[in-house]
Amino acid sequence: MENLCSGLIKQIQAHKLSALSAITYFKSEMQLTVELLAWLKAQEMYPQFYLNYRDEPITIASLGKVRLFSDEKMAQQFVQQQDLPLVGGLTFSKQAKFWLPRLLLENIDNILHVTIYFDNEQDFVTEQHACLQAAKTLEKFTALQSVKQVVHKIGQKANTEVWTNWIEQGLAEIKQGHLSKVVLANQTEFLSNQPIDAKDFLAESEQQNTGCYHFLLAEQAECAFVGSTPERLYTRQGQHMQTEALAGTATITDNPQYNQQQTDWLLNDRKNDHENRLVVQGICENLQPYVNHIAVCDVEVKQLRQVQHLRRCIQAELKNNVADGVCLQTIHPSAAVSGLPQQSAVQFLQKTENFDRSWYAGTLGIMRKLQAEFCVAIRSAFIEQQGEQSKIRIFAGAGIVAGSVPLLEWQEIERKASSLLSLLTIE
Ligand SMILES: C=C(O[C@@H]1C=C(C(=O)O)C=C[C@H]1O)C(=O)O
Ligand SMILES: [Mg+2]
Repeated sequence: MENLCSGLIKQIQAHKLSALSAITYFKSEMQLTVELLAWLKAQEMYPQFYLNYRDEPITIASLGKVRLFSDEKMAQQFVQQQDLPLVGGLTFSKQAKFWLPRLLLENIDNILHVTIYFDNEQDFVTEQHACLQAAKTLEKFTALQSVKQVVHKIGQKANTEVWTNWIEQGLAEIKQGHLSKVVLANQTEFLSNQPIDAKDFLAESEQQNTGCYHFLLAEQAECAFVGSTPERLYTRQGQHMQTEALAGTATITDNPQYNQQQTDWLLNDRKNDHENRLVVQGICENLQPYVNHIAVCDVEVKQLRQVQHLRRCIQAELKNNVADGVCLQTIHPSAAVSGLPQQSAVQFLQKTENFDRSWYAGTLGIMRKLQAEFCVAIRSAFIEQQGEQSKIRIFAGAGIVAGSVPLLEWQEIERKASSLLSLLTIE
């Protein structure tokens, strides 16, 4: 690590102002396994971003920002022109936030790649100082600790009565033919007796919630958005894109026999199949104008720690000029987290749910010229520091279709919330 750090410092010090490119970068790599969450835990530079991929041995973490984009089309243009990566995403309500980090760490197959970005269009001395500071962060790690904090519930946006009422309103819209699906969610708040470190919490979740993407976004010290999601928004390699419809839920317990019964039931249940097919339909319809070819794979079951889901993978060949700006706009928010038709579903949620989803059910990921990876930020929570305590707001939602039963949907969101909640002790 020391070599890596001093190597980067030498590169930064040798850098002369360049009029040739807007951004200069300094790169170094080493065969090394590092705990990126332990590194992030030691840092005071923001924003902080972290993504541990679901299907590949890739984890990325970043600190700071050099350039910021609040429009995904501008972000895409920058990525294509500069051939540089941007991290970030879109909130549920499609507010884009993408940035070129000051420092990007990528763990790919146990090789650590470090890149520091220098903005040639900013004050030279300030940039040089910021880059040197960034290099020095590689010297600092703080050991991760297990989360033992006790929490107690302080509130929820919907109790079972309110929830039932929301669902009945949704079912009425479905019956009248205004909607075919709407994904309602709840927010539950907890307070801890001692501060909970978001990185410790996410590290614990990585251990327990396998088969997921693990993400963290902290724009400042006091608040972090974290989660472990089973759902991919899409991945892109050049013009080849893979997305998926993940919807339809059954229970998982520690009884393998019962789990198998649930799997069999899930694969044959008409309501859950309908829930899933509506997501396929929404994604395919929206992508149609932008693809040369699109194919839907057979249904499969994705098993997690508390729940199992129906999944249909979707492969598409994007038209030549189509890139991430369009992909994000057309897929997000999919019918897995909003509903169908998309606009009416989102409007219904805005007037029904009594809270702001913010990053919950938004999308987070990384955009590059030839590659992109975005997850759907569900099974997520905000962790806010309030003196010696932490407030945790956990979100969970369920797709409502004809035939949905309010209390069963309630049990479904409780199970989904427990993927994060079970990491803590509830008093
Ligand atoms: C909305 C959430 O999950 C979504 C809803 C599902 C369902 O209703 O069956 C399944 C997976 C996700 O698409 C959530 O976890 O908050
Ligand atoms: Mg469901």
